Amino acid sequence: MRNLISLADLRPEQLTRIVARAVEFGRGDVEDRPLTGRQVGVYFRKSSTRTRTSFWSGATRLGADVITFGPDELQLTTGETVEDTSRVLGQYLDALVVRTNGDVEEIRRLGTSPDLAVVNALSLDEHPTQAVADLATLTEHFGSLAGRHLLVVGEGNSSGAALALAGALVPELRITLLCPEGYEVPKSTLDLVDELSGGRHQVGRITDPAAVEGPVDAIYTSRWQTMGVPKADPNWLAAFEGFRVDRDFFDRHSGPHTVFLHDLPAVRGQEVTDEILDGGRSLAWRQAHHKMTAAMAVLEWCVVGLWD
Ligand SMILES: NC(=O)OP(=O)(O)O
Repeated sequence: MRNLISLADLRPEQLTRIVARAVEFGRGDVEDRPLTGRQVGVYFRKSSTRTRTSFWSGATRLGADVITFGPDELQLTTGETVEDTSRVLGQYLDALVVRTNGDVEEIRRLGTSPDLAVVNALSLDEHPTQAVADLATLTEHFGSLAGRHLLVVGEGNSSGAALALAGALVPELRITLLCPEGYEVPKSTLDLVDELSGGRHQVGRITDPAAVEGPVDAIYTSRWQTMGVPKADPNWLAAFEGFRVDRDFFDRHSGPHTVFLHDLPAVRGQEVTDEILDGGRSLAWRQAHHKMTAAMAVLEWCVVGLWD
């Protein structure tokens, strides 16, 4: 069993292979059902439309049986330790997909059983399977990530952090993180990008939309109020002025081939306009489909590991 808790744990070729496998699944290539006879648990402590359902659906398509746990359904809520929970669930399940209120380290403690593969389906600091879906969407569209330039605009949230870490493993992809001051991808994540790549990456950080070196190949945004977590500053919206992806923003930074991505859910009219999200350049809905193909690729890699 292998965990996928942070992209920082993967070797570059492992991420590349997982993404390629997600693209294959996107073509409908499921020749056999490699998880037949396997059991997958899906434990979400926070709301989810895409990730929870796509892991359930993807695991089922691969032949697994799935059990879901709501936020209060495990004895963790009554004080059983994370380690004891892992030890017990490892005797019943092959994989546990977890969305938590905590950070990556909490999920790591759940991943201590050698018999249980644990997948991070969103922690406060990283959303690794989202990045797999995002890279699969870009790979499918462009044929390759090499030489492409991805502009990630808005709050430096868990999706942005995962993409930054992906940039450490895929140095041929240029990623510009455009976040308002005070809402950037944490420095600790960017330090990790440097460390993982030995400084050989193309992940850059800017705070001024006028500093974007375009045209870029893809413009990616995300909800500014991630998971409904309130921001400390009641006037936080003022910091995001100029960061909405509307027609003007898109045209300013795009060429004829530029596409739009959004991890969803969207707050229409806030970080993106309807015209862009629903427009002909938007891959957001295909990206949502790749949530499921990414889930399938990740589960296959973690549980049966037919390839490395
Ligand atoms: N993008 C994403 O993680 O969506 P959900 O919160 O609906 O799972």
